[in-house]
Amino acid sequence: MSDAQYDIPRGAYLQGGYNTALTQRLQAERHLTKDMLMYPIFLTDDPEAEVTIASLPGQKRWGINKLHGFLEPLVRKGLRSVILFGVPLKAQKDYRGTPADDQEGPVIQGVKLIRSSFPDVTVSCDVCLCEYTDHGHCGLLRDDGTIDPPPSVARIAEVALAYAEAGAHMVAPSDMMDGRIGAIKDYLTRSGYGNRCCLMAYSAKFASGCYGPFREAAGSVPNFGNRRCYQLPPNARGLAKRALLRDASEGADILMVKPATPYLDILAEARIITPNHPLACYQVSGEFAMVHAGARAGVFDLKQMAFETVEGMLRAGATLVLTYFTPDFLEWLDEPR
Ligand SMILES: NCc1[nH]cc(CCC(=O)O)c1CC(=O)O
Ligand SMILES: [Zn+2]
Ligand SMILES: [Zn+2]
Repeated sequence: MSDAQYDIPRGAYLQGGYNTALTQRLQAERHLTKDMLMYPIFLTDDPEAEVTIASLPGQKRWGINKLHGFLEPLVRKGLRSVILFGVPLKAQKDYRGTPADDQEGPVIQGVKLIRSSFPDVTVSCDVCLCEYTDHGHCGLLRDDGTIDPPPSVARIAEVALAYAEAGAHMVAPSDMMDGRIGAIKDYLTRSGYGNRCCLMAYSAKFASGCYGPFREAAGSVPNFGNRRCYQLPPNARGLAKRALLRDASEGADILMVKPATPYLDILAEARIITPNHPLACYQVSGEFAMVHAGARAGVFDLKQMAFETVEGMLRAGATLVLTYFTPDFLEWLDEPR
C-alpha cells in the first residue's frame, strides 16, 4: 500500500504557481503600500501630554507640543496621511459640543502644525460631537434624549468647515447623522472649500463592540443609552448598501466601511455597488487590540497577523486603510518580504 501511485492530472497542479517568495507575491492583485495607510492620532488639550493608552498598545494621547517630535520619524519613514481625533480633558463639554471647533483646541492647532511642518502629509480630521458633548452622543439631543437631526447636521457641518478653514485636506464625519454628507458638501462648497477639502464619509459604520478602546482613549462613552439608533445594526446588509449609495449620491469623495475585519463582505459589496469611489476601511481599536492580545497570548505572530488582516481588506476591495498599525507597517514594508 505504501508504494501506491496515483497519476495526478496535469491540470490539477497549482503548487507550481507559488513555489517561491516572489511567485507567492505575484498571486496578489494589489500589495499593501505606504500610500494606502492612514494613521489615527489622538490629540488632547494638555500641550505637554504624552499619555499611554492602556487598551491600545503603543498608542498615546499627544499634546500639541509633542506632536512634531512624534511625527517627524514617521514622516521620514514614509507616512502619507493622518486622521486627527480630539480628546478634550480640560475643556468644558456642553450639549452642542462647543470645544469641537475651538480655535485654540488641539485638532485645529494640530492641523495647522502638521500643515506647516510636514507639507507632504495629507491631514484629515474626524468630525464628530461625541468627544465634545456633555452627554457623549454624536449629535444634538431633544428633551426626550433622542437625536435631533436638523440641528445635529447643521452643527456637524459647522465643525467640518472650521477644520477645512484651519487647513484640513480632508474631513471625515463619523457621527452617522442622516443628511450630513450633503450638508457638509454644500457648506464647504458655498464657503469656497469645494475644491480644497475632500469629504470622506464613514458610510457603513456599524454599532460594533470593537470601539471600546477608542472610547476609553477619546473619553467618548455615552452618558446614557447607546449608539444603536444611528450606527448601523451589525446584521444590516441592506441598510449598509443604502447608506453607501446615499452618501455617494450626496457628494462623498471617499466611502468607508467600519469596522473592517468583521465586515469584509460589506467592503466587497461596496466595491461592486460604488465602484467609482476610493474605498476606505477602518481597522478599529478593538480589532487592533485583538491582534495584540492574540500575539501576546502566543496564539500567533503579530506581524504575520497584522499583514493577514490588512491584506484581507485589500482583497475585499479597500484602497485606503485606517489603522493603528501604520507605524509598524512603515517599518515592516521596508523589510524584505
Ligand atoms: N464618532 C465616534 C467614533 N469615531 C471613531 C470611532 C472608532 C474608532 C476606533 O474604535 O478605533 C468612533 C467609535 C464610536 O462610535 O464610539
Ligand atoms: Zn461620535
Ligand atoms: Zn468619530
